[in-house]
Amino acid sequence: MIPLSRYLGRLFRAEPHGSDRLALRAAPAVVCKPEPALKGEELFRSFGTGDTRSYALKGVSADFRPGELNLLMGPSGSGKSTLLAVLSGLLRPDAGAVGALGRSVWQMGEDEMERFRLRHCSYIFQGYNLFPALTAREQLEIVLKWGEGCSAREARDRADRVLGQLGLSRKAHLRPAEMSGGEKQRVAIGRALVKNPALVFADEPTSALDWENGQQVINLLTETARERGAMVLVVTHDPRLTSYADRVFELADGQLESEAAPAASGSGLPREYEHLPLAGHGPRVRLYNPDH
Ligand SMILES: Nc1ncnc2c1ncn2[C@@H]1O[C@H](COP(=O)(O)OP(=O)(O)OP(=O)(O)O)[C@@H](O)[C@H]1O
Repeated sequence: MIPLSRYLGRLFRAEPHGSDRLALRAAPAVVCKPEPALKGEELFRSFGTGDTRSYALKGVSADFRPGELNLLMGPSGSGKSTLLAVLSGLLRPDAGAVGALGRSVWQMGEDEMERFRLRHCSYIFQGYNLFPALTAREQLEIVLKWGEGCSAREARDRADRVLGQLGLSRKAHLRPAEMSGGEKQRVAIGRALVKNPALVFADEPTSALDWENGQQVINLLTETARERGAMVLVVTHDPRLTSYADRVFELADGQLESEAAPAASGSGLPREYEHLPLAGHGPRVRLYNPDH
């Protein structure tokens, strides 16, 4: 962030006019693109060994900016969940680098990584992953008490505020077994967003929901990006979500659709990938929604 005084100083440069007077002259406007909040560089990941080895990521590079909702789409098995896991610090790549909020994710030690994830990242998965014994309110409170050391009072206030925003105030006392699928997903999202994360990762967050509930979820994720400035990355098969997105990235067979072959882009290919045909095709970002 440039301090305001320096920014204004750049915009209006004082310069001598005549011998003893100063005049303000407007400098040419500078349009600043925000730095990426998340950056993947030449990411490779495979599973298994020998004949059963499958290559899930074959040199993927992409930048994701703060304040934007990004979708990651592509056919089943194209590597979407693997890419999300590698970018979010959950799965170590075979090769390549991930930068997040100016830090090099895969060079952190385990404890440092844990703290980084706790402080800055939130995850939303298909299966909700709620604690069966806790009420909706307690699912959110626990994140604040254990993650941020909030007092019981503050945790309750913040949990109730978020449950209210999710339309769940009257369900705060219910346990997961007593909630519908849509309610459980909204609680899971509330739990992810209550700590104001800078990076939000969601894997198929609407797949188990009808469109009414799905819309609520995508609206919340959109608000999280646009109003709170978070980088939100969502893996989805649902084409209805594209109209909400700032950018849509398409994966096909472990490569982003525009990806130049890593070998062609000049960086060394990991040896175990040398035999693969890694040709890029098409534009990388298939859709950019300029209205947002
Ligand atoms: N834990 C694993 N063990 C072995 N192979 C895996 C594992 N996870 C993913 N793969 C393989 O990696 C490839 C990419 O899988 P991934 O789950 O990332 O794809 P996807 O695009 O998210 O698929 P879907 O849309 O069906 O969820 C697939 O061929 C898959 O079989």
